[in-house]
Amino acid sequence: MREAPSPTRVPEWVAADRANQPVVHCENLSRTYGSGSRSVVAVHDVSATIELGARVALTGPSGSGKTTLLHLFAGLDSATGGTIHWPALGGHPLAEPGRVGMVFQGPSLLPALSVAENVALPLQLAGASTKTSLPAAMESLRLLGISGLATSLPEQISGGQAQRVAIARALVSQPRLMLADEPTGQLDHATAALVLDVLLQACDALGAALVISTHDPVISARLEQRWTMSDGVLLGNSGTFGGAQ
Ligand SMILES: Nc1ncnc2c1ncn2[C@@H]1O[C@H](COP(=O)(O)OP(=O)(O)OP(=O)(O)O)[C@@H](O)[C@H]1O
Repeated sequence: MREAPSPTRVPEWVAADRANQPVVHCENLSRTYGSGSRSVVAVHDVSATIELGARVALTGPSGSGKTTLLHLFAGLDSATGGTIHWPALGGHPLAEPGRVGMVFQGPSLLPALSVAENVALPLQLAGASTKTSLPAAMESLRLLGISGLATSLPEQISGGQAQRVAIARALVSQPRLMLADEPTGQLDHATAALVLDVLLQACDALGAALVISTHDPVISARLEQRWTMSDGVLLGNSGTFGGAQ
């Protein structure tokens, strides 16, 4: 029988931090790969603000720039044009490690580490001890309904389970900006709905912004804002995408 996800506890610092602060703000953001005649403009002239509490679905055809934009929002990639900053994160994600949670497209677990160790990793990289990071990892696995996988190695679990572990890892440090690149692409409809429930519930409790890239209309219909990318351009009026708090 499927293990039911448990309700998220609201951390104490959240209540004081619920204002509609911009978590990421960019102006005329661009990312071009390569140079000269072989260059590819993956993101072109994107201006937008995402506030704490926002719920955004990022849609668009394959190759339209969704992954590139998410990586720019995460601070994992550098823009080749325009500006980006993270007002609610001390200016840049690295100023407060762990305040951005990222679920990558495709497998991203370290094969030599157990599921629980993979989930604890972001906390340990930010300086937490095993004594505090492993219980937090277990709590995060419990939220996703997969605490029974804690001691498994990535090679022993299914692709869908691995995706849920990746989501548990992204939630473990209680991010204020949660970015998920097609997090439900490998999941059946029931599991996809459950995973989205957990993401929404966790981001509600954390007061975090959530941006999900998805090709699934059922997923995007459940988010308040829908952005569409086409050839690197964010269609419609760029602007503020905030949470209703
Ligand atoms: N590292 C890279 N080097 C060169 N070109 C790249 C690189 N990463 C992405 N691109 C190109 O940038 C464009 C946007 O790619 P991106 O992965 O952001 O699109 P996407 O909308 O996320 O696609 P998908 O839905 O298939 O994941 C594509 O033309 C892609 O080939």
